[in-house]
Amino acid sequence: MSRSDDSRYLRGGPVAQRIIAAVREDATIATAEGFPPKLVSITVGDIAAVDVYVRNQRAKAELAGIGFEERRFAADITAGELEAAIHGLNADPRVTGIIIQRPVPAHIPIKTLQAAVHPLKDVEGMHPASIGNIVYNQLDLAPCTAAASVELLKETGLDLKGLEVVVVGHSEIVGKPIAFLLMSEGATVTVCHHMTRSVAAHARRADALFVAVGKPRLIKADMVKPGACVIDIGINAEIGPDGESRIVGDVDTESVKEVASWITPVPGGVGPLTVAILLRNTMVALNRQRALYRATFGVADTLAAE
Ligand SMILES: NC(=O)C1=CN([C@@H]2O[C@H](COP(=O)(O)OP(=O)(O)OC[C@H]3O[C@@H](n4cnc5c(N)ncnc54)[C@H](OP(=O)(O)O)[C@@H]3O)[C@@H](O)[C@H]2O)C=CC1
Ligand SMILES: Nc1nc(=O)c2c([nH]1)NC[C@@H]1CN(c3ccc(C(=O)N[C@@H](CCC(=O)O)C(=O)O)cc3)C=[N+]21
Repeated sequence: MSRSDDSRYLRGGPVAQRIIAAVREDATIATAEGFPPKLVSITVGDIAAVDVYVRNQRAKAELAGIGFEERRFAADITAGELEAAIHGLNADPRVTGIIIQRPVPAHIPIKTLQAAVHPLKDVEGMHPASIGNIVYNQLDLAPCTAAASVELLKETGLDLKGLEVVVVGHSEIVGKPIAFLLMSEGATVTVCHHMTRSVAAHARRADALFVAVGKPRLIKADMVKPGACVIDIGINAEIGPDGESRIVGDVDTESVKEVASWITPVPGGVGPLTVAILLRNTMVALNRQRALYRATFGVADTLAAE
């Protein structure tokens, strides 16, 4: 069966298109009202998975009517210089969203950078004050990949209440937020990581299996429950049989799709939806900034009109 007509593939593209169309409407109105959204991406060094992401951010931001600028820094930049650059973006009213691409070189403390982004411009929800929201079930701006992964599970129509879900990988940007989002939806969540005694034993019990590790073909068919939904979040660059560079996930898709009822392809699964949700988050952040303007200056406007 060819990829395009295999209904087991849970594709991100159609959902992403719907979201981007809605974002475009919001962005057009905001721009007409004098609040043009503008996203700035900060990249430090050269990482293949980041390059793919930034390329797609630029393309989809343009489609959505959101300004986009990439600031690229050399891998030997100091943490202080980066923080200063972020403070500059915080203070610039033309910049309405900031995303720091991960990973950053080992000498840069990523948490310090994420905490330097003003929470109102934090379009990924990675500031400590923002990430706490998902613990409190406030889900309107969540880390993009986690939100994209959960949204694709919902596309299956499965009832998340009481669903047995296993998440493999517990990074703060993907695995942990997925677990919190799913708990908010009523799922029963098990989180595995490199110290888990048998990932396979847990994975085989899952009605829905999320994999975010960064290891090609980590999940094989014998680790998947028949009929399960498998969400493959990995984005790994490798050289294919034709000698060309290609992107593969963390799941051995060819074998797993014979066992699973749904599987997200890589490319074409979680990735495109992640980009769309980043743009949606950019509008959520912009609207919060507008609310602050209204709260601060709105009364004076009324007085001036009297
Ligand atoms: N599609 C998308 O939109 C996105 C894709 N990605 C991709 O997802 C993957 C994961 O990204 P990210 O979470 O940032 O990566 P990290 O490297 O930060 O985290 C990887 C996680 O996998 C765990 N792990 C490592 N080895 C094993 C193992 N053998 N069995 C079980 N768990 C293991 C690690 O556990 P421990 O910490 O205990 O070692 C860690 O929690 C990458 O391929 C990345 O490119 C990332 C973001 C967005
Ligand atoms: N702070 C931060 N947040 C992230 O979410 C983050 C990050 N850093 N660093 C890098 C990884 C990787 N990542 C991707 C997202 C989308 C695609 C994507 O659009 N993929 C498409 C296109 C593939 C292609 O064009 O070849 C697809 O899978 O179909 C890829 C990779 C986000 N990440």
